[in-house]
Amino acid sequence: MKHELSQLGWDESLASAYRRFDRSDASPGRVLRADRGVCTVLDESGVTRASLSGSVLLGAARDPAQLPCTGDWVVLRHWPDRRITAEHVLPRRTCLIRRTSDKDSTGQVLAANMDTVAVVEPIHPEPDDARIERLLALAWESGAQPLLVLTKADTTSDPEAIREQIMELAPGVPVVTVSARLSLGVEQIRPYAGRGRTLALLGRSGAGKSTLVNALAGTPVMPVQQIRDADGKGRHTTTYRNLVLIPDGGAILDTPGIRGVGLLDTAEGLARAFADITERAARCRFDDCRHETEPGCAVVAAVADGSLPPRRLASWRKLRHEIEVESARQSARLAGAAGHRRRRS
Ligand SMILES: Nc1nc2c(ncn2[C@@H]2O[C@H](COP(=O)(O)OP(=O)(O)OP(=O)(O)O)[C@@H](O)[C@H]2O)c(=O)[nH]1
Ligand SMILES: [Zn+2]
Repeated sequence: MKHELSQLGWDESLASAYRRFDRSDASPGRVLRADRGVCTVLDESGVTRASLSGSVLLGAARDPAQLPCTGDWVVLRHWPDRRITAEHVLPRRTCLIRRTSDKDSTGQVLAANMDTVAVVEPIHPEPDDARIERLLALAWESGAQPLLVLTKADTTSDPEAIREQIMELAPGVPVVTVSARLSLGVEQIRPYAGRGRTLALLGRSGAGKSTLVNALAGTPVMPVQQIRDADGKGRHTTTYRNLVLIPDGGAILDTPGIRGVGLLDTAEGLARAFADITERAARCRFDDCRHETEPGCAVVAAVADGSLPPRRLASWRKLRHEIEVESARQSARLAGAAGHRRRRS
């Protein structure tokens, strides 16, 4: 079976990044699923399983973010004994990183090279404003274009009214309502997973992500694939893939890992997710205004004159606090590591 990688977003710039690794026993492919030490990769000749090369493992030992993850473009090497290894990860354009509270972890890359990150939130039970705001900040932080999808629109009599309220939480982000059950609105999402494009879904368990994937992909999501095993014998499996190909379209990335809520650790995503506050902050008297009790604060003034909902400022403060705590913890960790090295030398 011949696969067209361009359907998955392979383009001139990826081809030029690949060129320096190109050789007769190499091929480019996209990671459909990454497991410990092995990844499932689609290349032009189909789906294969590749183990990680020594240099990939070495790089990952220094920085876990270098491990291949779902959505990565990798360089495969086909060995004479039919082994296949993933030798390099091509530079990522966008990525979602999970910061864990784990002491030594610098963050794990959960998904890469998505064009759009959709925050998926059900209309019923009532959408959780704080979760939407946090996930949108993570979506902005990834570098991809955010989208907000309100699911289960059939469970309420006036989804449009809810959409309008929620739009306030998502400045600059398209907000769509869908009902997979009634097949309403699903077509608005299709272009985001059109040819060459990758859409990632971010949302809590039960938000309706799988239902949406099935609605877009039709069933079966992917035909049973021939897996070329390490021993070279073909074998049929239907392993669950995290990157799902859309017939006549691109791909949807729905990995269990990115479903949960991660920690924010940079101010960049926050600033973009709260563009309504960022814009006003530019007019505060002090550059480093915290929008608390400073004189000449344009943000507090906007709350006072009713043009900014007070809960937006409250959510912004809460998330900023989280980022400050996290970055203080990271600097303490770095300082600790440096001290440790000094003692050893
Ligand atoms: N009424 C209604 N129910 C829906 C709709 N979409 C999904 N559901 C239901 O919501 C429940 C959760 O949907 P899933 O698609 O499994 O949610 P998920 O986000 O994939 O959840 P996890 O797999 O746990 O992450 C299921 O019982 C679905 O049938 C919808 O449009 N309308
Ligand atoms: Zn201010």
